Amino acid sequence: MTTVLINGAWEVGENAGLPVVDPATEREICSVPSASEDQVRRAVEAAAAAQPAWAALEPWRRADALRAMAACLSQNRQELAELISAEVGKPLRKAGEDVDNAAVYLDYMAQWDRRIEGEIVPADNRDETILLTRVPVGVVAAITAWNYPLDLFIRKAAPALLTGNTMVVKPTEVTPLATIRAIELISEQKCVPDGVLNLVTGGGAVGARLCAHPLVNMITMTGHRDTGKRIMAGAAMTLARVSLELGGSAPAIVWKDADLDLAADAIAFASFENSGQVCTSSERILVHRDVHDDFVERLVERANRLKVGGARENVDLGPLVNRVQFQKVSEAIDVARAEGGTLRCGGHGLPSLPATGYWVRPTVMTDVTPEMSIFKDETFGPIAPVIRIDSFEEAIRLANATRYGLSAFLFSNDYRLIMRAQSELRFGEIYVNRTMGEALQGFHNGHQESGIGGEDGKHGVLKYTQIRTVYHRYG
Ligand SMILES: NC(=O)c1ccc[n+]([C@@H]2O[C@H](COP(=O)([O-])OP(=O)(O)OC[C@H]3O[C@@H](n4cnc5c(N)ncnc54)[C@H](O)[C@@H]3O)[C@@H](O)[C@H]2O)c1
Repeated sequence: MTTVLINGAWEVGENAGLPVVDPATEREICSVPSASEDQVRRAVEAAAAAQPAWAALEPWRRADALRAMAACLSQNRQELAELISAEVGKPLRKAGEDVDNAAVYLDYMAQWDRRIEGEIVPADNRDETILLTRVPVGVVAAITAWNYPLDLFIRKAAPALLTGNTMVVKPTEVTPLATIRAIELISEQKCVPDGVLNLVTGGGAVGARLCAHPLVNMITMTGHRDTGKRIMAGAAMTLARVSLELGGSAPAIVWKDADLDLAADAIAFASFENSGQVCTSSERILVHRDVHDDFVERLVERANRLKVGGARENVDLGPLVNRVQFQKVSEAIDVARAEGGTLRCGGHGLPSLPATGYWVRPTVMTDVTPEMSIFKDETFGPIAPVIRIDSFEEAIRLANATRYGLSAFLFSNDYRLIMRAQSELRFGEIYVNRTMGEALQGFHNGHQESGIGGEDGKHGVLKYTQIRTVYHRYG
């Protein structure tokens, strides 16, 4: 199996393979060989060699390359969706949406070709202009997580390539197949010149080797907070810039005047979609005492309505991605119950769930307190822990009682409280009276320990550029 792409040529990874497992059946789909140290080195060198010519192309030509990549994904939608569905365990319908989103993302980023602007600033000397222009960063290492594998790869590749950078991608070892196949299709169709987009496969050790290469100018990574910290510590040695999209533990405040049906719909989606394996998932539901019981009833009703099952069935949710994740989420539920939480619906190991596979039903837990582990840690599973609150001050205080800072939700119609929350919640993304889901033109960025940098929109493009100042004396 060739899974390493260096300068347009496919190679077999020289090190031992890592298994990719179907989480619905626990069966191994295949084993993906890891790139050796030498292969990682050559991939970075290929990206560095290809970068000047790629950057010298007119921006509209690079935009055309992105559009060709989009077409490539769309034309192979079914095949890519099946791979995503098999490796992540998500329903085929949703995996198809992931492919569509990736293609739309490429099209959106292609539109930035004529929009990246420089500046002219007044000079101190006569007959001189000062130009601030934007140039590429150089070689970008892209490291992805497993929950939306294709989208996370494209979210990095589209703006990086558009702005004249070249790239070495190291997809997650848990769900690498759709990314490998997408890059294979892109290279077969010659969407970009050789060396512009390179691929190395493997686990964290391969990622670490890639990040440490001195020719890597920027590392863009999506993953766990602890991995982000390790990458950042390593980057101190090469001074590569970093963009880290890390975890979250989003609070969702349901105030007493909220539209409870709207809040229950929104939170059911934000807590359970992709089996809770979304960085913006609502993981701490802070509900005003007056509406607590009413809200919980509505949330439980929605949780019970969700169908869990295999990719080809007409279901809403699949299994969790792997055994590690399954054990972590199952333990979070068990510990929360032992600490005094009340299981209102869902759970793991239920008779209604298949005996093999990593199944957890959408779970609502009440009587949760800020002292419990489920309040403190990112669970990344289909669990909605509900905490009773008495005042808006308490809601804000508990919402902010985390080192994460990715997303937060508020359900209320009180204008003053909404404005207060917008200024007092310490998160990069705040959803008011709606569920999660970012716009292409927004900026998905984690505050505090949820990351550095961010993706999408103008700011997500510009981070792949650096400013060059030209003092031009013409007198
Ligand atoms: N903020 C976001 O946009 C966003 C989106 C999706 C997922 N996430 C977060 O990702 C996490 C789940 O993903 P995961 O389990 O794949 O994360 P992870 O940190 O375990 O792995 C992410 C990637 O980092 C690589 N890696 C591991 N150690 C490395 C090292 N020392 N150097 C370089 N690379 C290394 C892995 O091989 C993988 O490709 C959750 O915390 C989730 O919240 C964040």
